[in-house]
Amino acid sequence: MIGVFHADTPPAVPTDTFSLLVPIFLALVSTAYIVLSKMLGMHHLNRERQQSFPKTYLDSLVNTLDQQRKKIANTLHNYKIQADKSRPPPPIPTVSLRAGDKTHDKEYRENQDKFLIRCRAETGPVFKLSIHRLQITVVSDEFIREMFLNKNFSNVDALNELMGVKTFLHSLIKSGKNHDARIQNSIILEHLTPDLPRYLPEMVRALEAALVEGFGSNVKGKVFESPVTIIQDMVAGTVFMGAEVANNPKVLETFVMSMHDFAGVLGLNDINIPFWRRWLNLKLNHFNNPLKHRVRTLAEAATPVILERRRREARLINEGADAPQFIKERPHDILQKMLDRFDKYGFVDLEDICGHIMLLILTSVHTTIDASTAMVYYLATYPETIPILHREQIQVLDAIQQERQQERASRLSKGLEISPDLDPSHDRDLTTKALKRMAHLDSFQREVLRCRTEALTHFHMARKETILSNGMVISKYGMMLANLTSTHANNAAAHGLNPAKFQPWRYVGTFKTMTKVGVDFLPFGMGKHVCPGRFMASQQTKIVVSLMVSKFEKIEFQDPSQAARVLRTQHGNVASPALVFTSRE
Ligand code: HEM
Repeated sequence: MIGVFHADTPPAVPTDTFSLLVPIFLALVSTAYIVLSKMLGMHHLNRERQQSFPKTYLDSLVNTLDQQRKKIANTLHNYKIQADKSRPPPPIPTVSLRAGDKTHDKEYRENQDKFLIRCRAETGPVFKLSIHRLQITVVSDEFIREMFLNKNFSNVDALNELMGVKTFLHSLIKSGKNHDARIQNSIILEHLTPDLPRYLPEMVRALEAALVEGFGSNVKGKVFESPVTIIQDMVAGTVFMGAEVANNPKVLETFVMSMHDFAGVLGLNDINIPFWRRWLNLKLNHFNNPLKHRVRTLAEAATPVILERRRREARLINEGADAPQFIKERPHDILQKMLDRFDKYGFVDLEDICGHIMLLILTSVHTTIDASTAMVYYLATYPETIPILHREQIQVLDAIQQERQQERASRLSKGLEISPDLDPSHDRDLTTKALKRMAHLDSFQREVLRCRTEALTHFHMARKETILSNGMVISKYGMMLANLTSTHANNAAAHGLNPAKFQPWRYVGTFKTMTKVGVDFLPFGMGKHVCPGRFMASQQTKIVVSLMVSKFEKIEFQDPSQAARVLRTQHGNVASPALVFTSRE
């Protein structure tokens, strides 16, 4: 039966194919009618409008067709939902508990992949687990894409529900509290990523200085009890606040300690803290947020630097500097870019800007330190990778040096000047161009992230009751997790032979780079909220690994039995076992 539906009466559910086809047919007829009437109407157009026919009318026809196409798609979708509603939804199966276990935590922690392969085989791609003190729906394979792409499932809402993160973080800023304002994303995408090649020399300088200071320049079998503490000094960012501010020891300490404070408040270091307790921690700390104090330190350190920058600008204007010189002389760090766009982003004051920088630090510094440290542990576990990565680096730098020499010779032969960017002292610099050519390095990094990312990750919460494409229903506030074993470790179609094994060069010669996300590679998430900082993360971790393999001939575990603990992330696992370093001759 087809009816004219009243706004508040539910449409009757078509029960046969014919009734399903009728609305589609009607939509097609109405499209044809609109298209035809537009074409016929053309005969009455005046001369001027006839001349503009091609663009205006084609645009309008395309729009009309597009609207009708959407109507058809919606009609189909609504009928499908209505039709499906007449049948009870298939229940989401719960995975059986291992004999003697009360929850799935222990079995998961013992061997993440083995456990999830068992779950998938027992129940199919969507199943329920009793884990992390919650009843959680786990989605595998292509259902992971649905979880990321359906806007009813929200990662931020899940983290907020579990830990109250939003309220806590919002107490650090005064503007842009609406998550949809996406100020961090905009800053990263518009001002950070495009300028990465420009930031690179400063990053390399800072990372190298921290490495030499932390590890020493000529070490032979020297033990470092907690290498992560040195790596964290290497990674902390000059990019955000510029060298003048970031070199202030108080600021450096703020960068590193902020993450420590945050982890402390969240209770990330203790796996046994239940989520409701973390939530309470954050709610209580919202009023007395220790990070507020850190934000104030950043603002205090930035104030004299900003005043000096203003004075320098005034001097340049007085001296009659032209626009290109003025732009060239200005600092390019994120702090300056935020100051320049104060009104665009609706910032309130310097403390507010520093609050936003603190949010960038929280999302970027810890993740990058964590990934860089993991890469150093993989070098130690697979020592055969070190000479290969080192050889690649030398070959790439040799080739670039040769190209620059040829370029200089060519310019000289034409009687042209040699520009400063061809200065021979920079021939062997680690530049963006050089890093891009290191295909083995990129493959190594992608493989480390694939193999080490926790198998159950990316919490999402249903904002309202939502039906998956297999008809299963995720109820409102239902919690979900992605089963990455199904797409990372147990997915030969995407990763080739032996996907469960660490094979560092598996992506050499493919288009799958470290920053290329997809359902088969999810360390950075995917969809609307995919990590916008992954390009910077890739650049920073590449510098760290490049410096490591060029400075050290050997990186070894002091106690090799510790390796397994650090090769796979596990919620609450903050192990940083000792490493032994030996410099190159
Ligand atoms: C290896 C290092 C990093 C890893 C593994 C990582 C991972 C992630 C993940 C899993 C998400 C959530 C994605 C989703 O919900 O779909 C995310 C979001 C985000 N990341 Fe990263 N990240 C890293 C580095 C960085 C860096 C360096 C920055 C900043 C420069 C950054 C800024 C952000 C921001 C702002 C978001 C929120 C995006 C949104 O909600 O729209 N991340 N990151």
